[in-house]
Amino acid sequence: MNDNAVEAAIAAVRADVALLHGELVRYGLVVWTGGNVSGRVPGTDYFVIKPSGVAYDDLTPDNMILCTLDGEVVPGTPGSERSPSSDTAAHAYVYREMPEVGGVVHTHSSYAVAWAARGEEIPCVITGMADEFGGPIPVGPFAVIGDDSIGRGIVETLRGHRSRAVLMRNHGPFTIGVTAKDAVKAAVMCEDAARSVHLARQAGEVIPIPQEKIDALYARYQNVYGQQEDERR
Ligand SMILES: O=C(CO)[C@@H](O)[C@H](O)COP(=O)(O)O
Repeated sequence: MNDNAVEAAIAAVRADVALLHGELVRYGLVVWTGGNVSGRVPGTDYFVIKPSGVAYDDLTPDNMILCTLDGEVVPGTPGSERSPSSDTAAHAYVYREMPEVGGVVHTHSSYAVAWAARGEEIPCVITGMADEFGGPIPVGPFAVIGDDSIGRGIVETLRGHRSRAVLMRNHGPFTIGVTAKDAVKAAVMCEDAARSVHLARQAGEVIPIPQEKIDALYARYQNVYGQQEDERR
């Protein structure tokens, strides 16, 4: 891509990622400054992520932070005077290891965090999970924040897995998507599933869905549901 095209692509992802942070608030997936969204800049070795610890109300395209796939801030770019998200190394690791991933999201949404605190995967007992995740939502290993440990846990759990969400043990959900919006959708649907299955289990035994039905539901939802122009994985 020529320089103008790269600049335009970066500006588009900055605007998209800044706007998508508002969706985490709208769906009640974060409190205070918890959580983060990033988006890969297509056709480049860059991604955009939020600044660490900045209030959601104050996030704008210009204070998003442009990073290399090594997780380094690109100096002299808008927002580069601030520190990037605490999870930048994790997001960068996912982008390096999973080239099909265009967006990464992390939240502390309550019901998903409760499953993560127990280190228990969410069983696929509702058709909405079969549609969206094609099976259970798995648990990833306990990993401390700050280096690529969390990223390694995300990749080792989700590589080859249908789910776009992973519950990092004792921490919370991380999701991936073909775009940042797709990853935000996975975070919204992960919390919805975590809540519904939690409530069901409180009232009694949940009923597994036969694998062939899960497969059929997943295939229909991924390939038929919605409009033909919708993003497809
Ligand atoms: O999980 C943690 C802290 O334990 C972080 O992911 C926060 O939830 C968001 O941190 P920033 O993106 O604002 O640095």
